[in-house]
Amino acid sequence: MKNRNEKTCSAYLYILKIFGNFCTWLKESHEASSSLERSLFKGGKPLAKMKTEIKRKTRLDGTTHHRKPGLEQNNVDEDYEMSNEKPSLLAKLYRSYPMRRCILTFLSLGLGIVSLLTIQQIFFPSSSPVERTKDWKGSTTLAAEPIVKIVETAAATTTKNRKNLTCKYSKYNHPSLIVIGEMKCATSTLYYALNDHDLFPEMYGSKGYEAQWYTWTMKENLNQSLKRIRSNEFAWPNFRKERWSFDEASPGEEDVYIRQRRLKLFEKSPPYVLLPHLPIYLSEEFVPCNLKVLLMIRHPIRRLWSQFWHQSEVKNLFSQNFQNVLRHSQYTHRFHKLHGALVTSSSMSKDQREQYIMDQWQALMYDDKVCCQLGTNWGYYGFCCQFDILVRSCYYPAILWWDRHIDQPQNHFRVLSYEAFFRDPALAIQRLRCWLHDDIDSDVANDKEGLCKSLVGYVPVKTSKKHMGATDGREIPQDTFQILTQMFEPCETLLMQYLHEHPYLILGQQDTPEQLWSK
Ligand SMILES: Nc1ncnc2c1ncn2[C@@H]1O[C@H](COP(=O)(O)OS(=O)(=O)O)[C@@H](OP(=O)(O)O)[C@H]1O
Repeated sequence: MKNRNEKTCSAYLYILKIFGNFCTWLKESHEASSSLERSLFKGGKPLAKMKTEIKRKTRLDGTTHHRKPGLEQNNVDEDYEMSNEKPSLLAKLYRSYPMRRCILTFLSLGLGIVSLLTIQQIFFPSSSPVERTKDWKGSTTLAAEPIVKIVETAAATTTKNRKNLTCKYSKYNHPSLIVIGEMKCATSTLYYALNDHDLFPEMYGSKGYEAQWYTWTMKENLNQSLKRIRSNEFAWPNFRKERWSFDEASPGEEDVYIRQRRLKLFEKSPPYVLLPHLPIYLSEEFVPCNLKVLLMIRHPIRRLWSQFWHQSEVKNLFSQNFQNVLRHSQYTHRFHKLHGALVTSSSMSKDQREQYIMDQWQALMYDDKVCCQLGTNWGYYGFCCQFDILVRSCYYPAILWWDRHIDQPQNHFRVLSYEAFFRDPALAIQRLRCWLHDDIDSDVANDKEGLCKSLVGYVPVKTSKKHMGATDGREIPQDTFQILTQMFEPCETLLMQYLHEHPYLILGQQDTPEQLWSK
């Protein structure tokens, strides 16, 4: 049995053989036609010899021979017969249809180019935009998708225009905070806390508890979405109209209502963290509009355990048990790619390593072809880690990406752990209030200091919705926990290291990175 490469090689050789035969055939017909041409116009003999013969004939006859047209042709045929050269079919064609000459030349050129390209394919295999190795275990790299190029181009354009920006929208008609994730890290509880006007007098959440405005931009395909994004279809005013409702405001008066009450609009949508283009798209808004981004995280294994139950029982996505799901190639494949990238990068310099990890993460986020059936079935495109319980628990690349793409992240980006939130909810809310209100204008009546003062006795309400407590008290088996801990080690080490280097990221800044997961 020939393998695929052998088959491809024999196909190429066959094409080359055909091309060789064609060249020989062309050469022969050219020679035949040249001799025919000589016969036609010079009687198959040198011109001087022909002239001498004519002169000789004239002398013998004593007359000047005026030939009629066509007579030469007869002589030529005679001469041709004498030279024993028979015109080939091609030569005849050639004589009757000179256009054929051009067609044949073009054909041979075309065939030549095709052959050259195939030779190049054999000896210098192309670097196609998407290259994947079959053996994922050995592979640590994932080549960038063309989609990534689009995002980079978008980034280059926005960065160019980023200087001296002013907020395109009314300050009060512009969301002040987006909670970008992560799934199963108590983001819903945080949403309800933020929307509690006793805790956050100005904050005003989007209707429903997840706006998902940018998630749905991914529905058709990323290219299409980016076009729509660039055409401003997803701009804040449209977003506000679609996802915020104000019962007390009369129709058409919403803007005035928001401005008068100095409302700070916010929303939470956990899939946003998986959209690498989002901070790039929002890049003109972080500083001028004081847009803030909050990411909630949780102990990686407890988070993925919760997501497993969420997807098994709430979404009915898994019919298998936890171990089988972990073994399922759809998840291990991705995770190994990410894990491989983290391990490989350890030998690189800091800058190189960070760039490499961001490239790999970005490619993974847009790689909808490797193992993204679930995502695509659900109508997502180019956003394929939505149901990936493992990859979503490796926070380091995502934090690195967002931190690097948010303007002035010291002011506009924070991370809050689930554990820190529940360890001391009042303290977490106080820190959040203080951070969110650090831009309050001097003429605003709100008491900034008061908002930053300690808040006693706040207890987060646990909502009754099933998906908000999917594990339902079930504990992860100890041996599985240990295996997973080992798997997540490189990611965790890099995360801790990064948080040490960028202490502003931890909300409140008083906690050390090691305290993130302590209950
Ligand atoms: N008040 C309170 N106390 C303790 N635990 C709480 C609380 N509120 C939410 N949770 C837990 O947070 C998990 C749900 O997170 P999310 O709201 O982010 O889920 S979702 O992504 O919106 O589906 C989910 O975790 P699991 O129970 O492990 O599944 C919830 O139980």
